[in-house]
Amino acid sequence: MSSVGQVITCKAAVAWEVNKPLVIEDVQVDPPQAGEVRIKILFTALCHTDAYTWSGKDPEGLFPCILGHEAAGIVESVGEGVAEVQSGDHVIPCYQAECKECKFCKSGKTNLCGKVRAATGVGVMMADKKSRFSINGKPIFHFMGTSTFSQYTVVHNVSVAKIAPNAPLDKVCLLGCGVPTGLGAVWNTAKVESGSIVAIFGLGTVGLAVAEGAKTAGASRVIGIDIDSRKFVTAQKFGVTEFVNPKEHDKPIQQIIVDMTDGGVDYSFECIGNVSVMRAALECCHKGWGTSVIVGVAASGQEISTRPFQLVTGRVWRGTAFGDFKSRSQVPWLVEKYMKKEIKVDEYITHNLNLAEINKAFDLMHGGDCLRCVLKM
Ligand SMILES: NC(=O)C1=CN([C@@H]2O[C@H](COP(=O)(O)OP(=O)(O)OC[C@H]3O[C@@H](n4cnc5c(N)ncnc54)[C@H](O)[C@@H]3O)[C@@H](O)[C@H]2O)C=CC1
Ligand SMILES: N[C@@H](CCC(=O)N[C@@H](CSC=O)C(=O)NCC(=O)O)C(=O)O
Ligand SMILES: [Zn+2]
Ligand SMILES: [Zn+2]
Repeated sequence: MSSVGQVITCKAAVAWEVNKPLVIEDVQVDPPQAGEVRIKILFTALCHTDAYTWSGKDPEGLFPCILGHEAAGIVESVGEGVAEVQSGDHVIPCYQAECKECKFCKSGKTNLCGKVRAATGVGVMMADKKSRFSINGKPIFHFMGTSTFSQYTVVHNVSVAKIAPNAPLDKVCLLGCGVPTGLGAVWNTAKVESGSIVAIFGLGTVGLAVAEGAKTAGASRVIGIDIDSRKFVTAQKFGVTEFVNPKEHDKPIQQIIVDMTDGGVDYSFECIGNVSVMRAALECCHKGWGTSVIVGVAASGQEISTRPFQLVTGRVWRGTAFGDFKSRSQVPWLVEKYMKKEIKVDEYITHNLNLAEINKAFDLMHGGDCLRCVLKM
């Protein structure tokens, strides 16, 4: 029997409370309303931002909720007026929407979209400001407009990228967040030129994708900085040419990098979410032109600081969301690049588990040996 127009009951990992283990529950998923798409999620990866919200540090965190935002699946059904995708299409849900109509989308200056952000920030859908998830009548909040830790999810039509049907969903799910963020931070946000010296703080998936982006942009030196020296072995495969562990030095890390580079780097990237490191990343940039890009997400209440003189003397401080990629337009292009072997994806996948093992997957993520763990739904 067709599920179109019906409530679907399926398995989902529910975050009932801050930091309490996720619970696999039978969740009711309502049919999509006008402008909405219901997706059968086949594979989802875990991103550190899921752990960040689960930890209670996200000012937008709401509980109970269904986390997850790096996934791939197949459209099960669409609501009234949805023309962008249809049942059977292979898709990647996009936490950063792209409506192509709002002030942001039309500005040509940003990949941020204003169409549904107010609703996704408070865990509901735009149409009626309600959730499509419930357990025996109790609503469960959405997360980042994606909620991919569920076998079925409902997203806005402006938050879904249609991709090539032959792309392996167990791999390209990673193109929903971490890998594009790192590549785009280099290609779109910083626009690193050939010959540049680059410093990357934090060599997790995002930092390694920055390294890959820097290598393809022709950077002459890519300096990786991490407090875990084991990271260097893997990082070399992604383009890191030199490694520094701040724990092995007495001087501030910015001074070490400035001394190594005749005055500082051309570009630096903070891929941790630590506001002290953000300062170091800015201050290791070359006077006159060095640009530092904040990629990491810092906890609620945290603030960045530096002497204004750092900016007066020409350093530039910037940030990036999803690597400044326009999601619906450019995620399919990234999938094509992966299919042509022009960008890495498989190399970031260190573990594969099932949805039922999601708590183990989070433990692995905190362990240091894991880049991305892909869950089969
Ligand atoms: N702006 C955006 O659009 C996005 C931001 N993010 C954020 O990017 C950050 C990185 O994500 P992942 O790579 O998945 O995280 P990760 O936890 O895998 O990597 C962080 C790395 O930083 C290292 N590290 C920790 N403290 C350090 C310190 N004080 N100095 C040097 N290295 C240190 C760790 O050893 C680890 O290798 C997170 O904050 C995440 O929330 C993730 C995706 C998109
Ligand atoms: N709710 C969080 C927002 C944290 C944040 O900056 N998120 C990134 C994506 S992180 C992905 O893994 C982002 O793109 N932000 C732009 C946006 O529109 O949310 C908080 O308030 O800290
Ligand atoms: Zn993410
Ligand atoms: Zn828009």
